[in-house]
Amino acid sequence: MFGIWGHEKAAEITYYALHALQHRGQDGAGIVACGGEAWQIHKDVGLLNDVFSRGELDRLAGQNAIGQIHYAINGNQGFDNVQPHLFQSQKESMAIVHSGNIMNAHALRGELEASGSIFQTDADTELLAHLIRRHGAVVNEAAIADALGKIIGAYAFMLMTEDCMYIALDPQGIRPLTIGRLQDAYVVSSESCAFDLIGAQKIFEVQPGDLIRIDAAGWQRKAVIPSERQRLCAMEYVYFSRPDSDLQHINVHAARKRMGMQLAEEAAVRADVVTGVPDSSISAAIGYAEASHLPYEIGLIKNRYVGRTFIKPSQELREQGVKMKLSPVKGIVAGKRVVMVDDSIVRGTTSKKIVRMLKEAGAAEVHVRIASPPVKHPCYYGIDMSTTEELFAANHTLDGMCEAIGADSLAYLSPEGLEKAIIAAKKKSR
Ligand SMILES: O=P(O)(O)OC[C@H]1O[C@H](OP(=O)(O)OP(=O)(O)O)[C@H](O)[C@@H]1O
Ligand SMILES: NC(=O)CC[C@H](N)C(=O)O
Ligand SMILES: [Mg+2]
Repeated sequence: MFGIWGHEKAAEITYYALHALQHRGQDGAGIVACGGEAWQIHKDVGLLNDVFSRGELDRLAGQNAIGQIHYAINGNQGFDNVQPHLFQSQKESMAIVHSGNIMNAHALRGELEASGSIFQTDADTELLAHLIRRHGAVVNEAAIADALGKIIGAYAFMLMTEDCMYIALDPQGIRPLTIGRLQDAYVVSSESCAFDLIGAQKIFEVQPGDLIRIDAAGWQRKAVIPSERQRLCAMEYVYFSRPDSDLQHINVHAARKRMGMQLAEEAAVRADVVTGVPDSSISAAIGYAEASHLPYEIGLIKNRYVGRTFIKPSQELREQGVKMKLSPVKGIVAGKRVVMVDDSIVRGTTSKKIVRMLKEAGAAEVHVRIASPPVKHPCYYGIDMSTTEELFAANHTLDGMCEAIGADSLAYLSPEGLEKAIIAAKKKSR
């Protein structure tokens, strides 16, 4: 998600910034802009470029805007759930974008419906608007703080009214959120790579429990929810974020490279070449190759016109996606003992297919090395893996997984190794 306060090209800049955030979702995109009392919104299902044309951007007038790339989780696909959500009313309108997942959404919705609320979407995000409105027609810190106090789960929220923008992060700071400056305007982004694209300077990362207000006078921080120790999602480092982003002053590429180096220490194997699985494991594969003194090769290529597989909303689309996306480079892998480094195995969709591809291309051996620990438990914090049944490592032993993907050996990075790799990268990149 991205927001900008106080720039004459607010919608256009939001569009460029969302481009840099496309990897965070592929199910929809939207921008709402506001100037004075006038609100304009455009959103639809699909990739950002399919949703927006020049004409739509020109129509989104106003000096303030928020936008979102939609990643459908818990099956909430479809137009209605694409953000931003705009709530217009006589006294004060508001637009909301949200990254994360509200775990007590079902219970809260039940209570609100019992007392008269009528919801327009399946999205948990809409709850925030209803909870705030319980306080009256005007949005203020007290109303937001009270609403946030009822929400359990992961949330990075941006909320825009005619007068100001509010930014809130959950007490554990599970999803990343950064504030920066672009000339006289303030900008807010899930990841710092969007700032680099638009030429903005990062000011600070939003802290757990923060509620920040941005308006014509500047920004003000109010810690409204008791914060806990920050627990930024490790999957942000492993898979989700872009390698050129920094999270908590840690460059994502540097962290991933360290994960690969650590993995080489923990799970060495006699081999001829190391290959990554484009895109997300390239950094870890480079680290593995460097630490094990093996050549790094491009043993798999990715069709650049096919998006990410894991974040697709159905298993059928994910299976189809892997086949269309990755192909082995026969000249590189034929007759070789290949170490294939991937960043993660979640459902096993990717590894099941590509080990076979490499073998069919003539690889003598395929050793799979995973630069993060086995995913054995579901996630309720904004990544679409909410059932134990769908998780490969929850339903197989290590040997069982190795056999099911057809590899000659399989090893994962240890949880301690993952932590060490991230923290070591922090020291290095400072
Ligand atoms: O075990 P699975 O359920 O297949 O999930 C894990 C795989 O999915 C992701 O890749 P994805 O294709 O989404 O994106 P990428 O191009 O960024 O690697 C991840 O990088 C793994 O390769
Ligand atoms: N991708 C996400 O972070 C999901 C945001 C929000 N919970 C939704 O369902 O739309
Ligand atoms: Mg991948």
